[in-house]
Amino acid sequence: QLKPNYYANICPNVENIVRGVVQQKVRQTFVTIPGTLRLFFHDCFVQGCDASVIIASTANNTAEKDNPDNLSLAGDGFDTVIKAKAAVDAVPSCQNKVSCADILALATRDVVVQAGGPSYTVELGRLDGLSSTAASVNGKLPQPTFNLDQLTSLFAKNGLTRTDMIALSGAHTLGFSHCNKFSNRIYNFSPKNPVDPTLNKTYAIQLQQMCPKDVDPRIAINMDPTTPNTFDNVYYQNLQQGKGLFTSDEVLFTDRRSRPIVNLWASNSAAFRSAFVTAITKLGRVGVKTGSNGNIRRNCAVFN
Ligand code: HEM
Ligand SMILES: [Ca+2]
Ligand SMILES: [Ca+2]
Repeated sequence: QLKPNYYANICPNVENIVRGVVQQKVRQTFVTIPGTLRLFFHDCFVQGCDASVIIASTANNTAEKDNPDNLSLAGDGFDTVIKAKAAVDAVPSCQNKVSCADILALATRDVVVQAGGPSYTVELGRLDGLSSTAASVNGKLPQPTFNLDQLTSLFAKNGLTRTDMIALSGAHTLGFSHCNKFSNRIYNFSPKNPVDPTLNKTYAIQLQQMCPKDVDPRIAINMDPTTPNTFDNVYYQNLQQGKGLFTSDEVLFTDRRSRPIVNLWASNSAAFRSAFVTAITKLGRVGVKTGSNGNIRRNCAVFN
């Protein structure tokens, strides 16, 4: 059972320590923000929110982070957790008392706030997981080609509603994507339509210019073409204009079942922020480990 004041007697300053590290890292590199937010999502959807995604591969084990779906996770997300853990462990009373999973949950809240998003209370008390394999990731993460039913059913497996899914997709108001993740929409989309007809025509041409057919695979572009560095509801306004980058983004507007919520949040920022807080709090409860199912890792990247 998670609770907000879990560390009140053990490490009362943990929230300030994590926030300080996050703020310093964000000053060094902006990617800290989207990198950490996405890392939390990819952690929670595979074996629950247990920092399993942070484990490094060894000679005997290929870990989650080396599954193809995780190879594009930005290194700065991992680095944020490692640095915050070091700062927490530098305080004697806190040493080896705070889980990497909780540090990631706190850092995620802090990066959302740093980008101008809503603040919220983080529930704490997760333990770190005892396994991490690349194979366990298969089928657990959504693909950018997913339709509404595929998205809804994958989120439902994690106890999240369609509304939660639409709210969490709003995380694509920040951050970057590599060209190969959406190239199917701008080149040879279908025999009838070389370009995905749900894509805004001007935006499609811009995407083709930023991502030519022979583009360097390391090139990444902003997912929110309007306010790429701000956590806001412009993501939903983009969808209304055909500027959702992935099929899984644009479908939230093209499918009549989810469109009313997109329209509501496009015009009502407070309603989106409140739905996002509800949804990310529920995300943080997915598959939480307690008792002998977990422990507190000394090094977030290595099992004890
Ligand atoms: C709804 C289904 C989702 C799909 C299909 C999806 C897919 C993707 C893909 C393909 C990328 C680009 C990765 C790259 O090329 O580097 C991406 C980036 C990102 N996603 Fe998602 N995602 C989904 C939901 C979420 C959720 C729920 C969150 C967090 C709450 C999230 C947060 C992010 C962030 C912040 C980035 C930018 C990462 C960076 O700049 O380093 N996504 N997502
Ligand atoms: Ca996990
Ligand atoms: Ca934005």
